[in-house]
Amino acid sequence: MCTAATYRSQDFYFGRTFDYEFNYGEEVVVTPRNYSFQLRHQNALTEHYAMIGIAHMVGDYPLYYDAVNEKGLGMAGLNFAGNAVYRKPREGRDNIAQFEFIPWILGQCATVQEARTLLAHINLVDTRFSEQFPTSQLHWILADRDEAITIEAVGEGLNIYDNPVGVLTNNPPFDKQLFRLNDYSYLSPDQPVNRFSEQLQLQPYSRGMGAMGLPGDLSSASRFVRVAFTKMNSVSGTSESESVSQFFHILGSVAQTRGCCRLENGKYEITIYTSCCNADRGIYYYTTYENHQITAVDMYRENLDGEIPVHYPLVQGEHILLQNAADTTEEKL
Ligand SMILES: C[C@H](CCC(=O)NCCS(=O)(=O)O)[C@H]1CC[C@H]2[C@@H]3[C@H](O)C[C@@H]4C[C@H](O)CC[C@]4(C)[C@H]3C[C@H](O)[C@]12C
Repeated sequence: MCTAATYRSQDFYFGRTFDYEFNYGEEVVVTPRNYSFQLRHQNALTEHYAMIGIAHMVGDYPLYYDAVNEKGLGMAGLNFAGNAVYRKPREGRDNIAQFEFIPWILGQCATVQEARTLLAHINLVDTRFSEQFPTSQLHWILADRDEAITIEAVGEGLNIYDNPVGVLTNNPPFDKQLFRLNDYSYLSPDQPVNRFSEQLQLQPYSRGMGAMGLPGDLSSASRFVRVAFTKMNSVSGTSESESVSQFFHILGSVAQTRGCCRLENGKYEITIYTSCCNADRGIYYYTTYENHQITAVDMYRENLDGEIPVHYPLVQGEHILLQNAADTTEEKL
């Protein structure tokens, strides 16, 4: 399971949790404008917008899971198992393999509105990157500071939904996720008033009772409601540190702890990384399951006119500040 979300304070933020039972050795990758993205069915993308995100590198080719480009447009792929349907290449269309979709859009579009034009011509195809990798069954959230959409390639074609909550999880399809929010319209950050019966003296006996009924389980449908409620009611200061901190709290509401989601193979799904990218400033912040210290990579500290992606392995291991250490140098615990 994974969850993606957008957030706006002074700047625009875009991020996700990456929940899975194993990792592919993903890294933070900055792809500069002149890296030549070789495409299977189209001409290579040679000059494009620079982007930063998390990808699995195969040689110098970044297989992006999520990224933000230099124009502040963000895109993330999340599992859509059993529902994603990709087609065979077709004459007269832009035939884009699933693993090329993020660079295809982020390389060329500055806004969601511009992406809508490209999406009208696209045919997402099932061409595999290599024998080593299965074709991932994904759906995507695409967002800028003004709007978000969800893109789902299904049996009947490409569905593009307006995403007014700026949130995406996994199954079921997005229209059903959104509709289910109707069931929770009574939830509130305020204390409830007694509407049960005038004949009874009912009173809140704890803070937070306005959100009683907010689903707490780890299913993607429940995470959708939970993160939507958390995000839509979120209040933060506008500084960078307040916004980033708040964003990690929003996604923290759906974090997966090892042991709580056991799979048939006996493994556990956990939140491998959580990201928050300041889309306006090109700074990609992340934490990992075992490293709660926020680490950042700033796209603008790289040569964005270069030709080769620059990649940074995720920093792992907790960094604990021993507050009463004998001297000011960091003492490892
Ligand atoms: C498994 C990841 C999605 C995580 C997620 O949504 N988990 C929820 C699981 S579930 O619903 O609860 O079952 C997806 C997101 C991006 C995917 C990767 C990217 O699409 C890039 C390449 C694409 C290649 O085709 C396959 C390898 C791969 C490197 C993909 C592996 C895997 O499918 C990833 C890493």
